[in-house]
Amino acid sequence: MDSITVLMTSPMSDYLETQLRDRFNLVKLWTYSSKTDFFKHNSHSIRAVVGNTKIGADAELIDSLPELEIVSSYSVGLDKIDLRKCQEKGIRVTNTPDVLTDDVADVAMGLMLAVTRRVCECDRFVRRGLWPKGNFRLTNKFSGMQVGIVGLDRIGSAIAKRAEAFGCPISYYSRSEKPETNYKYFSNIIDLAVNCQILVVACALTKETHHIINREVIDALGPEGILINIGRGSHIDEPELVSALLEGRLGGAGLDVFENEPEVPEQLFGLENVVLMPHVGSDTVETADAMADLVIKNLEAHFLKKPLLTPVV
Ligand SMILES: O=CC(=O)O
Repeated sequence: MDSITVLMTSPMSDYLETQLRDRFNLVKLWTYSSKTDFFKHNSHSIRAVVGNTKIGADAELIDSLPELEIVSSYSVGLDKIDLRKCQEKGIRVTNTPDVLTDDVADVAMGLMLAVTRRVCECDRFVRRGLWPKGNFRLTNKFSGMQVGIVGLDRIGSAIAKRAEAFGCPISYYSRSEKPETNYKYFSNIIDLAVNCQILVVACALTKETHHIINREVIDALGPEGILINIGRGSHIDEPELVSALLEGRLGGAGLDVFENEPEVPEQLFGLENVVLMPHVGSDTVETADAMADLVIKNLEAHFLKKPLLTPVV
């Protein structure tokens, strides 16, 4: 397959890069000095794009690659891909579901525990040599807290399962009720926020879920409530979140994702009730390799005219 040109849009994993280079003619977008330079040399040869959560395949990229047949995303999220355009042009799209579910759900649990039990603040307390001067103050019990989940698909369900093991009553909001679970369903996200202590955002980012966490939801969660986001930054109206935290209208937050990554609002840096992570939910060695393998297998299946493993379009 080394006559097939595949574009990687940004650095992802060394393993993926090596695997792609071994099989295809690999072109790396970030090695070009400008878009013009890149398009001048590659527009008519690229048949596949491997994108990720930073750079996927937007309308401009798709329209500039007339030979494009498939976008194989190194992510489960599809928000950086113009799916409608792919559909219109008959371009196939795949992603990496399932293999990263456990890791992302684990991070959600880590954030819940870190915020309620102040794990990062405790760490700073010890490192700063404050312990000999007095004990750390009491924190809040996580086990048994009411956990509300926004989006009960693969990742949301994995979070629910884990939180259940901590004795947490689970409720959720999603487009439709899931009759296969016993969790309490709310058809309105405000009602969910009013009725839980920790609200976890675990849905896909779409036009409908953009800023699904707005001022009203934050205020419904309230000054004792905790917001966890392992979805996408744009699920939350970030300036509203920052002012709620600064004004004490929200109890705390655990965030793995931000609206303008890698930029994080500096006002959050001084808040001890906030735990910040650099969008690493699925970033383990094991899962990175599994995601890379899935990207490669989808590309190979496509070019061998076999069924795709994880088709989206
Ligand atoms: O955020 C991670 C992903 O979409 O895979």
